[in-house]
Amino acid sequence: MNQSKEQRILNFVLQNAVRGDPRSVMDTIDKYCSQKEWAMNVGDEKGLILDKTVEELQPSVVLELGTYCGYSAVRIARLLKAGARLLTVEFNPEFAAIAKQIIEFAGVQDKVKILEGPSEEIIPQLKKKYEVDTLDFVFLDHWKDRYTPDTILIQECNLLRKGSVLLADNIIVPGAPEFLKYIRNNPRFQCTNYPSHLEYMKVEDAMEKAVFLG
Ligand SMILES: O=C(c1ccccc1)c1ccc(O)c(O)c1[N+](=O)[O-]
Ligand SMILES: [Mg+2]
Repeated sequence: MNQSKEQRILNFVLQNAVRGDPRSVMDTIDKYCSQKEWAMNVGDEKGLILDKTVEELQPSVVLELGTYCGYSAVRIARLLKAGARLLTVEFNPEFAAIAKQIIEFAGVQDKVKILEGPSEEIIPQLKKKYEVDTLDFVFLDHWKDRYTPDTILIQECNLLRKGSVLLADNIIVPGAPEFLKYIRNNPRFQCTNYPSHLEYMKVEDAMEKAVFLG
């Protein structure tokens, strides 16, 4: 049966990256997706914005919405301090299976837990089932029409604390206009825009950071 693009990405990592080396895994995925087949990883340029956000925040508990192949999970997990953890939510079981293998190959599996299912079902389970008190950092990179309802749901579940940071990918392409309107008009968030480019393309994109003010 024909392989999926995500399976081809995994194979390229297994054959070309260095096991246990997150940087090597990231660079190998970026090389494949810039030279062979485009894929919706956050990529190297926007990845630097993600890195800086994680490094500044030094979060203990991170939620990622939209695991895909695990590129950003590897990117985030490699920067987490001892004892910190990343919970990453993926709706698509094929993507989740690929991500599991890439995260394990990179050697960051002890910091990462993949939660398979719809974000709207998983978010209300975080406190009781996954022993989350509050989230220090949330990376939104899943279906763009879920950004707003899931941000509202996260607040309804009392998962944010004063200083919690949201970072949303793809503000311009594919775009999240409803989310941008919601978050920029919400007095409980302090927003900052980070212009960048769509991964592996000369197309303008941006990320939006929103700090919860309590
Ligand atoms: O929605 C798409 C998309 C739409 C159409 C075709 C391919 C991808 C997309 C594009 C770039 C992203 O960085 C990203 O996170 C996504 N996504 O699905 O979450
Ligand atoms: Mg994205």
